[in-house]
Amino acid sequence: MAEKPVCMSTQTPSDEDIQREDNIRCLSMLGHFGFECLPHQLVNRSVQQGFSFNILCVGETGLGKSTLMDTLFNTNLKEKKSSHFHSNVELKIQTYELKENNVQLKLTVVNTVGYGDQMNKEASYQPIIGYLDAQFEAYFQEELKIKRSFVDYHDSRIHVCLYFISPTGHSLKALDLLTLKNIDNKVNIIPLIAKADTISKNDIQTFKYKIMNELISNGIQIYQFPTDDKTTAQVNSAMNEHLPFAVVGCMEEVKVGKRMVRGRQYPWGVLQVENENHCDFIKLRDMLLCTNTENLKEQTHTQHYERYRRFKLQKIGFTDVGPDNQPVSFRTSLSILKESSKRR
Ligand SMILES: Nc1nc2c(ncn2[C@@H]2O[C@H](COP(=O)(O)OP(=O)(O)OP(=O)(O)O)[C@@H](O)[C@H]2O)c(=O)[nH]1
Repeated sequence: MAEKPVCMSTQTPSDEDIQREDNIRCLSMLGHFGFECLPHQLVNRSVQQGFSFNILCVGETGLGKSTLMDTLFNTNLKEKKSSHFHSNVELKIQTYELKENNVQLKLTVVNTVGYGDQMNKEASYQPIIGYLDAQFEAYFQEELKIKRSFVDYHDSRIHVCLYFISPTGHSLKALDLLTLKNIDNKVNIIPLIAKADTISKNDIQTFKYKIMNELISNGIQIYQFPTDDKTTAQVNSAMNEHLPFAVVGCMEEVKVGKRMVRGRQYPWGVLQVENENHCDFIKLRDMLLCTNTENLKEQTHTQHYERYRRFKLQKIGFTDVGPDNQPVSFRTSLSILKESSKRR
């Protein structure tokens, strides 16, 4: 390994030290400590263990949810046609083991079947909330066990909700607003304009603008691509401006010039799915699978699950502070809890 001059410092620098930065002696390392290999250990372990990612697709019947999933993962995930003769929304959960080069991905796709087919709007969004909470609850119960087994635990918490908006060109429907309002504190939402090939380019821009205004005026929080990491800040902040993504799904290949491309053939030409001038499919795929997968998982754990866990523990009666507003230990919290349940 090459010897590099390093600035040796064992303490956190004070202001004075920083001022005297020019005077710090640079020493040449004779050997190497080896900790520069730490990232490789993480990479190797992650590749060996494989990755997992859970996607929830919410959208009215026939908006192209399954086709988009197939297009995203370039595989035929769809198994059999869903029946739509249900009085309630059903959730179809399918888990796939995918492999690209050496990387294994355990992908779970949860699809809403019959969403929007009900007269009663509550019947459309309640099963979605129920599912999201049930996955948090399963993880919470595992956490509470004395003997936990997170190594082989299948974490089914949803990392992202792709919300398919009907390409009306007008505005969001009442059901869209109602559902989004009820799930935005439980899951990361990425809104998509479905079947974007059915609206003109100009109309899409106006529609995107209207949707974003409606989301803001209704106080709905959608997932923002993070801009605090300088390696991805620029691309992520540009992508935030493109939301909601206008997507087109298609597995068929058509001939354009001398190349075969995935696209939809129309009498007036071909809409190419993987052409950024035609739709936002590439943007969605890059943001979801190349740039922000880990951030989506992290947000799920640190924000959405954390909120659920706090609510659950408070409901049971646990507290972090005593009656005098001072921090208390777990043991004290437990005795406060016992005392209050005795009094009841
Ligand atoms: N024009 C156009 N048609 C699409 C697009 N995506 C899918 N379709 C077509 O729309 C129809 C329904 O697509 P699906 O992917 O089955 O829709 P879905 O939302 O999964 O349907 P359900 O699971 O039954 O709710 C099929 O005929 C697709 O070929 C698209 O982006 N544009």
